[in-house]
Amino acid sequence: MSRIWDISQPLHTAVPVWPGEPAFALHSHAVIGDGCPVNVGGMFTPLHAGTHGDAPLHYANDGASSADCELDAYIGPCVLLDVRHARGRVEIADIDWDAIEGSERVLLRTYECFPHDQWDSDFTAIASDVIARLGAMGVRLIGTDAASLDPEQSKTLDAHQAVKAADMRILEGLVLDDVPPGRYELVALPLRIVGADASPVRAILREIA
Ligand SMILES: Nc1ccccc1C(=O)C[C@H](N)C(=O)O
Ligand SMILES: [Zn+2]
Ligand SMILES: [Zn+2]
Repeated sequence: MSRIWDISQPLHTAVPVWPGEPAFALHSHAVIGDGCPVNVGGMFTPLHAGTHGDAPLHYANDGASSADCELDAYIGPCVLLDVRHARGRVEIADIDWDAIEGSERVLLRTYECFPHDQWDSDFTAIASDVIARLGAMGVRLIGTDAASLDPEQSKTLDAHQAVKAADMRILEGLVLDDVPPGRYELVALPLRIVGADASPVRAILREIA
């Protein structure tokens, strides 16, 4: 059996969310007891909390929603790169371009230690020319352990726009602390939520035999 790394954040009430967004919540609608044979819960989640995939609808009004996204970008071979040396933003010079050659999915590790307990406003963004170059190389999915490809305060979302131009897909909020850089099989499927601009994913990396 090949090893599986779970690279998803646990979803719970304290999962960090974008400033101003409501907290994730799990509700209990029924509990096992007299006359009730089951526990039944429900949940609320901001769509960009935790480990999630942005749908094209997030950055374009005519973009596909999570229900309409084709799934092939979210499953298949990928390469994980360590870019912890990047400062502020991942730039062209921070990337080992030879390591990416031929890979359709690229995940970038920016954190020394993923901030599970508080929102980090100073996460490491990705320069839009990095996205454009990945797109030109045939990369179809970019993933990061940061909360977003663009800086928290960005109003232009340049990296998201470069993703749109190259018709790539995005994973954000991955937990990559325990995974050595290298090549893996990625599985991270968005839920089929009609009209959603993003969706939680259960993201895993599988060791390639
Ligand atoms: N400004 C926000 C306010 C609330 C919720 C999300 C955002 C985002 O910007 C999301 C980010 N672009 C993302 O793709 O994760
Ligand atoms: Zn997002
Ligand atoms: Zn995003």
